[in-house]
Amino acid sequence: MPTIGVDAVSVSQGGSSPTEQAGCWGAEVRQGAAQPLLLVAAAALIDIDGRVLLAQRPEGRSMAGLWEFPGGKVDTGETPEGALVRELQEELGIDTRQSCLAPIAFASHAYESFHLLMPLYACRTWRGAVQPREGQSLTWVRPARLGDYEMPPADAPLVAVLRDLL
Ligand SMILES: Nc1nc2c([nH]c(=O)n2[C@@H]2O[C@H](COP(=O)(O)OP(=O)(O)OP(=O)(O)O)[C@@H](O)[C@H]2O)c(=O)[nH]1
Repeated sequence: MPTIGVDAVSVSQGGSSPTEQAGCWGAEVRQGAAQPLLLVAAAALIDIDGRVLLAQRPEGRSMAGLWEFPGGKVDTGETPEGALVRELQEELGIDTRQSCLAPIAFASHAYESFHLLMPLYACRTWRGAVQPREGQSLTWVRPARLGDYEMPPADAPLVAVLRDLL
């Protein structure tokens, strides 16, 4: 049986093929030491019409004005799912359960001062009416229109996944 040696592998990885001149290869921008890891759990709340809830980051916070998926930092001693159930109650006044959260994607993004790791869960079942409990603006968006909303850079791959999935 033929074997693939180290030389063969390095030839295929070392050259500058047309596929390496674009796409993921060209997009690699941030090098160097990793920043502290920040774990954030986020939810794509999906209503009966298949629309996704976005929240606008209020004035005075980092990235104010950008639209994001509801959620927040996972505190010490919390699971991502537990943190998300808590955040959805605090931010939107709704109750959901860990068993109603289906993991669909994650963001891994290098910001200037931290590296964000953010699992995204789909959630279609909750109790209560969604309310902006923290002064944020809320909007329900059809997946095809998510691109119309300016979101944090970490969210771009998540939007693509949601468009494909929903
Ligand atoms: N909830 C949420 N956070 C996101 C998204 N995308 C993204 O980059 N983040 C970042 O993840 C962090 C979320 O933490 P948080 O919601 O508890 O942040 P915060 O406003 O309380 O604190 P901060 O003002 O220090 O950032 C923020 O730095 C936020 O910018 C997203 O879609 N949803």
